[in-house]
Amino acid sequence: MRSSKTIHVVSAHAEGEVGDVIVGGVAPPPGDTIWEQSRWIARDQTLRNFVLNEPRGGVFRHVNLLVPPKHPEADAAFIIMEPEDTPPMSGSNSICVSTVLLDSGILPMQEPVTEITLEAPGGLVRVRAECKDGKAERIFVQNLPSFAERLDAKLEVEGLGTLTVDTAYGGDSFVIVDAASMGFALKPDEAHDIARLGVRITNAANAALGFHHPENPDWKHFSFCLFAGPVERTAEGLRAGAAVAIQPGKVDRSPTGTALSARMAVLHARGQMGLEDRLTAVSLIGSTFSGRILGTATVGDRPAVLPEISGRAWITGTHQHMLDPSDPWPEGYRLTDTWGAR
Ligand SMILES: O=C(O)[C@H]1NCC[C@@H]1O
Repeated sequence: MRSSKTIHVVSAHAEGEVGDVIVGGVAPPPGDTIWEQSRWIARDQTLRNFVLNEPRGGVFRHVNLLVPPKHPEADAAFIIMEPEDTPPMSGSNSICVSTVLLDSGILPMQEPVTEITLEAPGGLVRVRAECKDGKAERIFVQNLPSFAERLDAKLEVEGLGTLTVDTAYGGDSFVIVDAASMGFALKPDEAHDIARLGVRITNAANAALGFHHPENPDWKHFSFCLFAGPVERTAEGLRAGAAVAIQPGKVDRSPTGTALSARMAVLHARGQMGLEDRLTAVSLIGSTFSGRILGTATVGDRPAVLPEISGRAWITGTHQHMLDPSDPWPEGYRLTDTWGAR
């Protein structure tokens, strides 16, 4: 056996969505901040291609690189690599990273509750983990300040006509459509159509509306389209289906923590959710993230909420990715049969 690199990975999923964690074998990228380091990873593409492309990756894989934190309050830092983006924050990935850090012993676990601070590219996130018998059973993440950007905006999508959409930020950027008015009941057999339509809607929103983050001028596109189900009031609180189309055309298996945060910001802006409410988002596979609003804030001149999301993750294995120097595809490959819903 010979290899010009050896990358150590602990694989995990959060409520169905894969979020692998690189725990060794990669030197920290250059940059004075985690954001700058994440921009370097996004520009360079070498690591992204190696772990996300076939034969090591695939369109369903997200991979997180652990790096030494820059902020004095942070216990660990991570750079998120998604199929097409290297985003400021991610709900499912932060839950996978927290679980791997605690369940594999990289950070010490205290039962019944461990509190850690993670540094995501978009900023600090506080994490509370409910732990039992050496397992982080539920992860609560205080996500980045989240805000509604546009409410009831008109968006022309070729072949679909004029849609009424909301746009919002929940650690990543969303165009939000009403699932029912698009004809979706948010059932598993709709996944392909949701992926396909969602990418068209996201692309149309990028062309016609554009996204603006008041404090992060680098993040100026919509990453995702959320198909938002109707909000029902149950004995346990608010509950709504959620399906998020991710570029280049797949549906998040988890209920998407950034989408839940964005949706809570929109519901709060509309006066439909308060600090006393809980919102449970349900994914196409029936998994759930639970959310609440801890307080309010501002992002630049925009009113924002401070969201908390919670969910569960499980480790699925370990891998050592290697590169034989004679492999003709050192950065792997992707083909449109799987890379992009058509
Ligand atoms: O939970 C989330 O926020 C994420 N899941 C995959 C894509 C998003 O970053």
